[in-house]
Amino acid sequence: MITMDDIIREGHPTLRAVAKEVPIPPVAEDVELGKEMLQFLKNSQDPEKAEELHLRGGVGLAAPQLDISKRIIAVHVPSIDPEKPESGISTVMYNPKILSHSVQEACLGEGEGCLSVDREVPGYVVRAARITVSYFDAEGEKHKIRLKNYNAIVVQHEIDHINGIMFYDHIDEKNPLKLKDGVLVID
Ligand SMILES: Cc1nc(NNC(=O)[C@H](CC2CCCC2)CN(O)CO)c(F)c(N2CCN3CCOC[C@@H]3C2)n1
Ligand code: NI
Repeated sequence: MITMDDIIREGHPTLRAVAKEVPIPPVAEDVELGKEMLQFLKNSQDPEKAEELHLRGGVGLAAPQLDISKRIIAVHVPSIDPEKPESGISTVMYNPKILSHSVQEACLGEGEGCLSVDREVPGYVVRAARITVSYFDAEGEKHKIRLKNYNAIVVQHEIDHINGIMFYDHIDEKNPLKLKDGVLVID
């Protein structure tokens, strides 16, 4: 079972490496890893389990954060609107790839954090508001999905990790809270 002890922290070189593609269909080891990554996220969002296992809350996780330099990410974003259960996303993506993205940009109003970063880094992380992502699932099936707003932000944060990019790389140091016109602020 994955716990915080398995998550490497900033300064560890694996967080800055470009991760390798995995064979498709994913081998048993990579399927198991994906399941454990998704379970970690679910545990981290369960008050009892998070408390018991001392987990920080997470909606996404990338294999490099476990010192595994493979292009595997997991996302577990609960739907904010109970009427629209499909508005959440819960899946493991193998070799995810952003095929296209909107010109329109967006950011989380509260900025971003990272389970591999043990400090607050204030500032807006401006990303594409909508993305089209292709990925393979645990069975090796290819998917092509369009994501927007919160789901799009989370997946971009995770895909950044498999490319060695940290969220604060996107923050304007001179003026972290500067917002260009037209950037959608997501709360
Ligand atoms: C936005 C948010 N970021 C949380 N943490 N950071 C993370 O997930 C990092 C990845 C996210 C940082 C910004 C975009 C992606 C982890 N990362 O570093 C992976 O690369 C949260 F925990 C969280 N939520 C809201 C939903 N809530 C449902 C109930 O349970 C608690 C949960 C808390 N929202
Ligand atoms: Ni992160």
